[in-house]
Amino acid sequence: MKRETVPVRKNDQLQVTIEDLTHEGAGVAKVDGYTLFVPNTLPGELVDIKVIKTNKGFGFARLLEIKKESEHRAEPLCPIYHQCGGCQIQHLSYDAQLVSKQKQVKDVLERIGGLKDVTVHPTLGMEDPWRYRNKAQVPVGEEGGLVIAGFYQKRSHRIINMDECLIQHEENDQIIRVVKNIANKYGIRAYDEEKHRGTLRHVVARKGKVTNEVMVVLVTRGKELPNKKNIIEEIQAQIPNVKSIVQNINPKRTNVIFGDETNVLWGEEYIHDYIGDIKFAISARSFYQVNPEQTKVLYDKALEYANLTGKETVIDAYCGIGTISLFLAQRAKHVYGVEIVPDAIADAKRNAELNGITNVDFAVGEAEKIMPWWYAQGIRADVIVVDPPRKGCDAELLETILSMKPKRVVYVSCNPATLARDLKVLEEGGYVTKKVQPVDMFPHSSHVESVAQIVLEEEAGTK
Ligand SMILES: C[S@@+](CC[C@H](N)C(=O)[O-])C[C@H]1O[C@@H](n2cnc3c(N)ncnc32)[C@H](O)[C@@H]1O
Repeated sequence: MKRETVPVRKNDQLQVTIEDLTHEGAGVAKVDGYTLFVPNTLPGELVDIKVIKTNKGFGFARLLEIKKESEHRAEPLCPIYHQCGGCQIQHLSYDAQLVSKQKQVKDVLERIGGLKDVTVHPTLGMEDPWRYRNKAQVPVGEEGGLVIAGFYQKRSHRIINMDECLIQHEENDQIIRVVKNIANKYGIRAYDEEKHRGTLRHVVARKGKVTNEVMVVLVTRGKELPNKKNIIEEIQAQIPNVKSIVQNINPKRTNVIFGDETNVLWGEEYIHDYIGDIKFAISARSFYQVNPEQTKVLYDKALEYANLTGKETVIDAYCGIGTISLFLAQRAKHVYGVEIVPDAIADAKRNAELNGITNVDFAVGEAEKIMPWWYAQGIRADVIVVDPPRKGCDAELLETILSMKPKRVVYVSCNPATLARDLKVLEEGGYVTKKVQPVDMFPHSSHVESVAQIVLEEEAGTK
């Protein structure tokens, strides 16, 4: 039997050329066919590295010095980029990020899905790829007797104080600073996760970018919040557009941010925002897309790929709060949405009502169980839209699609690898993938979202 040998050892220093970028944003080098992952490097760069860990099939190395720099290397704008870990590819110019995401989707579709000829369009990016996030949630700690808030240092639970995050809306940064100052002024102690003592665990800030409404959530260990009245007055005075101040109580020893109990301290339970013409009510714990501008780009593309005339019955599987369903409902005869989280379906129904949209039905349950049940009830979809979590579609759900035989399937994916795996199943079942459009929902991170149009073989000649 052939023995696999690892050609490098821990602490070896060597010079390599970076050949590729992983989907997590690390450079890839090969030494005698052995793969080394080197963070903070870019394809084409000649670099000196030090090996820090070797496994059987691959290893990790640290960058020592760049000998020849990539023309696409950019100076990260964020001063804490290397400590934070929230962004992975700020050191790559934005144009090159978009090209790299397109290549990543194309490569994975070929490698995992065997889809050699499918058209993968250039990634749709943002004109201004900074300050795009509408929600911040930061842990609170103490340093030198003062309350701090920021992010966990990479691979640790040590909180690094942060004044601003350049992918975050400025106003959310402002809210975090204001709450820190108020906590220090009124002696509110930060939660200490080791001793399970103290009060303030997290601050969550949410902003409706179109409506300009703001929500401040204080996550505390217990019900008690000393100086509540002063805290409310100070937040109102310093954040004039605040519409909602909420306390969430999380008494558990856990990394999960929210507890089960949420109380409005002042103002409304919800703030509102729009994606396109559709209005959404957002509560402290509601899911809502963090980059609504690019969500509109993604869902417009999904709508274009659904190619609706107003006569179609559409199923939106994994529908969440019904964002895509409500988009589709404007152009379809009827939309059925299914989602596993009951609170999300409650939000979906509320949002349908808020917008006066009546041609939608939402069901709570596993899409792979509800869809065969709908099928048995005689419901036939002309178009099926799926937007599954990272693990992709359940096999049973793909089988139901193949039995229902919709004319078109629109697949919205946050993981090109599972997209490729599922497209292969659909292609083997008589469908053709016509086109795939990557959309950059999270600039400077390695995430890539795509939407694919898949049509029945006999429909493949049509739009
Ligand atoms: C990528 S999100 C889709 C978001 C949605 N398009 C929206 O705009 O809110 C995936 C959703 O699938 C849901 N989900 C996960 N497994 C599911 C299953 N087996 N059946 C139905 N929904 C599921 C998750 O709760 C999550 O809301």
